[in-house]
Amino acid sequence: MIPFGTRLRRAMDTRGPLCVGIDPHASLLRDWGLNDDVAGLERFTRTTVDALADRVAVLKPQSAFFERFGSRGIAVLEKAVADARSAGALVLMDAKRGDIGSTMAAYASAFLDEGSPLFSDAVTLSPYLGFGSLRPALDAAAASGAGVFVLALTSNPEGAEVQRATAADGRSLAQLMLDRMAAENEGARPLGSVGAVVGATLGDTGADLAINGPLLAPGIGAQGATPADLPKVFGSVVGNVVPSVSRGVLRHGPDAAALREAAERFADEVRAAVSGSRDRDG
Ligand SMILES: O=c1ccn([C@@H]2O[C@H](COP(=O)(O)O)[C@@H](O)[C@H]2O)c(=O)[nH]1
Repeated sequence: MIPFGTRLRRAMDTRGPLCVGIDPHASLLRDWGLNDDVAGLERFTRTTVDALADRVAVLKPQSAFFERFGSRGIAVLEKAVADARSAGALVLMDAKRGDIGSTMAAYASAFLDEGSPLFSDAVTLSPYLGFGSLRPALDAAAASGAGVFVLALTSNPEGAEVQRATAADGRSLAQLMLDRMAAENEGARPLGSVGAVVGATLGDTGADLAINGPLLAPGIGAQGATPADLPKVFGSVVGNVVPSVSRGVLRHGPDAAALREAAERFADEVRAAVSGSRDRDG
């Protein structure tokens, strides 16, 4: 079993680091000429997976947009996960789960047990019930070769009031979480399987992001960040960044070629930003 961090590094090296989010907003369904119903959801999701799963490193379905259709929406999500994985993309389930440990074990079983219909290569988690409450998910991920991405500094402006608050020892809560992630990833090569979520919208965070794990950077496109912002946010660890775009790509659908071109444009901009910062830093 190859750990998620190793598989992700390989995918980033061969396909480029871009993650495209599958976020079937009602407004996007309408723009694509689809109804805001399960048939529209199914068509939107299938088109996106067919267009992109054979080329981008990571596809990130946003669970909320599927959950809103109940069990039939979840069935669409299950098929998307299976189809995307069999076309070679890593699937990051954006579910942002976090709960007391005993309930966390059930979430871990849903997303990180290989036998589960929603088994994904990785899942997003919220650590704000305490990093330790994530232990069942960390253990389940390690057992199945999957990964987790833990919220640290989110792309939305409201996140700061919690994440920048000062813990008892003087660190910010976000830094406390990042340090716990670094401890989980200690010694892992080439990359640990415990990633952090750090918004591309944030500018210089002042945080130590050297967690020896991947850094998911949402906020590019519709939220206003661009690939050119990445070096400022991530500095010397920009090579571990998985930049994530949802609406910025999806608004070009439903034409598959246009979706691919949009993803390719973002990928080119990311390459230029990352290699430019390497040239500058030597
Ligand atoms: O800090 C975070 C964490 C997660 N997200 C999610 O990423 C996408 C962003 O969509 P865009 O259309 O590219 O704005 C969405 O699913 C969010 O829930 C985030 O934006 N920020």
